[in-house]
Amino acid sequence: MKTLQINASQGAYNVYIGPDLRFELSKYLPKSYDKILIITDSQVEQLGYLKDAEEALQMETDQLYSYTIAAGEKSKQLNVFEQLQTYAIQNGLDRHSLIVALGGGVVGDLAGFTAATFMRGIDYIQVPTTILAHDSSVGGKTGINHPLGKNLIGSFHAPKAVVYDLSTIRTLSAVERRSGFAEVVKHGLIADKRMLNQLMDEVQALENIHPIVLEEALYNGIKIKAHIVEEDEQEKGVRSYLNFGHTLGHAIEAESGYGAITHGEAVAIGMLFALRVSQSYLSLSFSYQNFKTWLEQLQYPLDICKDLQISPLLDRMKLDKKNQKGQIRMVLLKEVGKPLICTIDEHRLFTELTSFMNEVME
Ligand SMILES: NC(=O)c1ccc[n+]([C@@H]2O[C@H](COP(=O)([O-])OP(=O)(O)OC[C@H]3O[C@@H](n4cnc5c(N)ncnc54)[C@H](O)[C@@H]3O)[C@@H](O)[C@H]2O)c1
Ligand SMILES: O=C(O)C(=O)C[C@@H](O)[C@H](O)[C@H](O)COP(=O)(O)O
Ligand SMILES: [Zn+2]
Repeated sequence: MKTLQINASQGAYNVYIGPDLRFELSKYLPKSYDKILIITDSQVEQLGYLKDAEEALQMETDQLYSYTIAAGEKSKQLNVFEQLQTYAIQNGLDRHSLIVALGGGVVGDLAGFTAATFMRGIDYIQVPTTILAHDSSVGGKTGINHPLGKNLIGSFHAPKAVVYDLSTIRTLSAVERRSGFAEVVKHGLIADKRMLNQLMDEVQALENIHPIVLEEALYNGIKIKAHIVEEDEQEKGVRSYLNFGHTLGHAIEAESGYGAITHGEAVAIGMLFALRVSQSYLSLSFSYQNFKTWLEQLQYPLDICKDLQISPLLDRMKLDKKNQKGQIRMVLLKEVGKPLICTIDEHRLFTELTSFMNEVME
């Protein structure tokens, strides 16, 4: 097992990474709790991970509760958030209770936001079960979607621990492996050229990616994220680099209807677009074409672009949280590993997006 410590303003917490950690969850709690609420989703429950977590936590408390939301992005919304608050109130959770977020990024963001707001904030731990959640479980961004835009309601609330059981990712579907892998690639693009090159050389199909290559990439990705969020917890500066590919990615997710395309797949398209804009704004020399060919080989659904209109996408991009004074700001790359945040003129963005969409559909 590997352990990383992350310094956050609400206190340092550990990220534990290794096989079968869900069976010994109680070992990783920072202290004891009278009441524990596990929040998970229907798919994770069906796979037996909820039962495993319950068995592991039973010795901690005789007041162990669980709540299962419907699997998928659509659950990351206000009325499910309200149901969770109601369940917590009805079962007498208090400021000394713990919430356990058992699942992918949807459960992590929603359960984290429930913990952040219940009685103005209680403890929670992240128990990620997807590749994507190597990203979402770290750094304390919690929240839910609004019909008008992704994650527009939320808060920063650091977990008390992250317990990443790598054995759980073996049951992920191909589409979810692809989604999560996009955030791994993002970490390489923004911070580690060697990691990116290694992934582009060694990963030709996501079904048979070598477990050692994947686990090393997940560990590196978490280290990159940890380093950035320690420096800038509340996204006043460098944390926005973690948003590479998300300006268009989030617009695609909202515009196509939450859940129609996975977060990571939308981010992959967003990263491709950001690379293209980086070429024209910052003369990035990294090959857009090689990256596009690689994404196609890994079966990222670039063709979803044919169902989307430019103007509504641009309107969504205008609601991005990175924007300032009504101007769209995107994370671009000067080189691989050298991101910057740039204000992009709206008319030029329209032109770039139009030619990108046309070219991607060819
Ligand atoms: N807070 C952050 O910093 C941050 C970072 C990145 C992404 N996110 C958010 O994370 C969400 C995406 O996360 P996600 O991709 O994990 O989605 P998800 O939580 O919806 O999980 C994807 C699917 O995989 C299933 N699943 C979970 N674990 C499984 C397992 N071990 N085996 C088989 N199936 C499993 C789930 O039931 C779901 O159907 C988005 O809402 C995104 O905005 C947040
Ligand atoms: O942790 C961050 O900061 C990120 O930007 C990581 C992203 O991968 C993640 O999707 C995050 O939820 C996006 O945040 P948002 O503030 O753009 O909603
Ligand atoms: Zn993301």
